[in-house]
Amino acid sequence: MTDQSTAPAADRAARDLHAFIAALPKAELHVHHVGSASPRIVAELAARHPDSKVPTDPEALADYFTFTDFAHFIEVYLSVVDLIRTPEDVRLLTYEVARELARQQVRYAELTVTPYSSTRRGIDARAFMDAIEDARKAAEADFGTILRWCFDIPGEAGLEAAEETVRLATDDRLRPEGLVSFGLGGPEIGVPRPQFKPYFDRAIAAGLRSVPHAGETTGPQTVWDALTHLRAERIGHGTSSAQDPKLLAHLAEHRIPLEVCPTSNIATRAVRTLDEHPIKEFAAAGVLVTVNSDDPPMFGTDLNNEYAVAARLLDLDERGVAELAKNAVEASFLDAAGKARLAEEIDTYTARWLAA
Ligand SMILES: O=C(O)c1cccc(C(=O)CC[C@H]2O[C@@H](n3cnc4c(=O)[nH]cnc43)[C@H](O)[C@@H]2O)c1
Ligand SMILES: [Zn+2]
Repeated sequence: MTDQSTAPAADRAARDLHAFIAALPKAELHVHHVGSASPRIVAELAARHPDSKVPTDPEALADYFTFTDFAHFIEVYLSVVDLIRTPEDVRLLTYEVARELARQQVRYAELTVTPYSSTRRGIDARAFMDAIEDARKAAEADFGTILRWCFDIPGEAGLEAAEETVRLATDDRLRPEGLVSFGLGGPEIGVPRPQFKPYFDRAIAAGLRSVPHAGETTGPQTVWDALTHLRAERIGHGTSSAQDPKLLAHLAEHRIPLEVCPTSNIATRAVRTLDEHPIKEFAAAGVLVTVNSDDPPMFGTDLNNEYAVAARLLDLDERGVAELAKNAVEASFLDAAGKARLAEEIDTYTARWLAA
């Protein structure tokens, strides 16, 4: 172990920044429900359903979660989806994901849930909604973390999936209280965004906010399509926006945030290395950048690590990291009072840290 007193100042500063990030109150805007299943949760679900091919040993699981490309990632992702077979599985996963978010001082999270994947595997829609809502309320009471839902269409599953997702999101008898937004996930290649316009129109008419993935694995035109056809209010990833200066200017001018997930982009090989990640270009263009974890255990990361990565790439100190955390509050779908409370908590924490 390195002696603290002789460690170079830069190492000490990095350690201090990590400690600052770990206890910083945060909001997470782009994190997937199934993609957040920790090795412990995967092991517990696999023990419930021993016919699954998902390994439970942590070392084998780390290998299993090494992806050759985005298509391979989705294949593995769906094998974990197959572990979630009962409303009790859904409740366990949701509650444990909230516990992990709380451990990282996440006060507010918009969790992307794909109800179609569960209902088509035979889970009753009413029981699914009850399970996530029960876990949401218990998590808020037990951990103090507020969860909200984004229901996303798994785009590759086509218009049948879109129809089912919008039905579940807008039927007054089913729609959960915690639902705030409507998304679109899965592969982008061969899945044009404009075809989903009627479904987003219905979700938006029902009061949901539009947050599709776009520009993760395809070019900037997909982001334009998400803005134009799906009326996106935030963009999931938006990585390829960096290739189009006009698009960057548009995102900056209209304060359309990007949900940036740096490690995810490396793990799925959408970007070659962290040093080549376009987060710097986004910030330089004045785009509202938020930092998120996407599918943290699958990508060997967590939100705290994503903040540390962003701090390094953007050369941020504690104040800069606090501003990044406040970007997520601003870009969130919290109400004005909730935003003010969380921003104030971040400011108070930062002032105390810097005064200590
Ligand atoms: O559930 C099914 O039966 C099914 C059938 C066909 C296709 C699909 C999907 O494509 C599911 C994709 C699933 O992936 C989630 N996800 C997680 N992380 C990401 C990401 O970084 N980029 C895009 N999608 C992601 C997404 O929520 C979808 O549910 C499913
Ligand atoms: Zn995602």
